[in-house]
Amino acid sequence: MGVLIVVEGLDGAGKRTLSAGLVGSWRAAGFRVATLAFPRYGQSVHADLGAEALRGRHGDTASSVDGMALLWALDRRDAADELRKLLADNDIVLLDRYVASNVAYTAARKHQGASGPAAEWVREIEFGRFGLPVPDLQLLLKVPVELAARRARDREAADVARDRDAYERDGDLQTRTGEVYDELVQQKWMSPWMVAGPDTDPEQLAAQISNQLRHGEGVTR
Ligand SMILES: Nc1ncnc2c1ncn2[C@@H]1O[C@H](COP(=O)(O)OP(=O)(O)O)[C@@H](O)[C@H]1O
Ligand SMILES: Cc1cn([C@H]2C[C@H](O)[C@@H](COP(=O)(O)OP(=O)(O)O)O2)c(=O)[nH]c1=O
Repeated sequence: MGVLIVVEGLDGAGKRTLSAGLVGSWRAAGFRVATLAFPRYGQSVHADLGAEALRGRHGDTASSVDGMALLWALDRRDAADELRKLLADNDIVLLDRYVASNVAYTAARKHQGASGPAAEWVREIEFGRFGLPVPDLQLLLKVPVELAARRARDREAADVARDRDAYERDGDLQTRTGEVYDELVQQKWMSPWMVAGPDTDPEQLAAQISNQLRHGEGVTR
């Protein structure tokens, strides 16, 4: 049974870049690694509807905080069997965003914290009702909001497929989302957490995590 590791953070933090670095380092070290990124655009109708809503389509869908959270949650529900199979067949399964993203953005949109009713609702729907696997380790890629926003803007300029959506254009939402993430780390929400900074070397971090896993630290299962 593999370990489930999640990379979390603001839009533009560098999650995709760091995830690719971690996966490359672990594979070079001989681990069997699988990876998934949520939302699963192009594979999940729920994810695609959510992305389209954040770009002004589907009426007032985007204005419903809970409706949006359900779309992202349903994407993960549909991926649950695949996720369990990946865990059975690999040493490490790395996820770029997972349930904590839904907690952080949903609570932040409602001006609540990580212990508020929205956070509890997302936890109950996704881990309780949908039975999604619980992460063994969550990694917060913590970068200043201004740097994440600059990276998201630069990426938009370089890659037409990654234009900024309504959440990414809302700086106050990103600030509040970062605050909820900090609370999730403090609470050790659902698993142990690690915090990585903007200049993290993926190779060093990969070695640190695999050493910890080898020694049974940071693993709840
Ligand atoms: N450590 C880094 N140093 C400099 N630029 C980075 C770094 N990590 C990511 N970037 C750049 O920042 C932008 C956003 O990174 P990305 O990995 O797509 O973020 P996310 O997946 O968190 O939204 C991309 O253009 C990427 O090339
Ligand atoms: C996965 C997920 C993302 N989100 C938010 C984070 C982002 O602002 C937005 C879209 O996800 P994101 O990872 O930013 O996709 P993109 O590749 O388009 O940058 O949805 C949630 O609110 N809940 C979730 O469960």
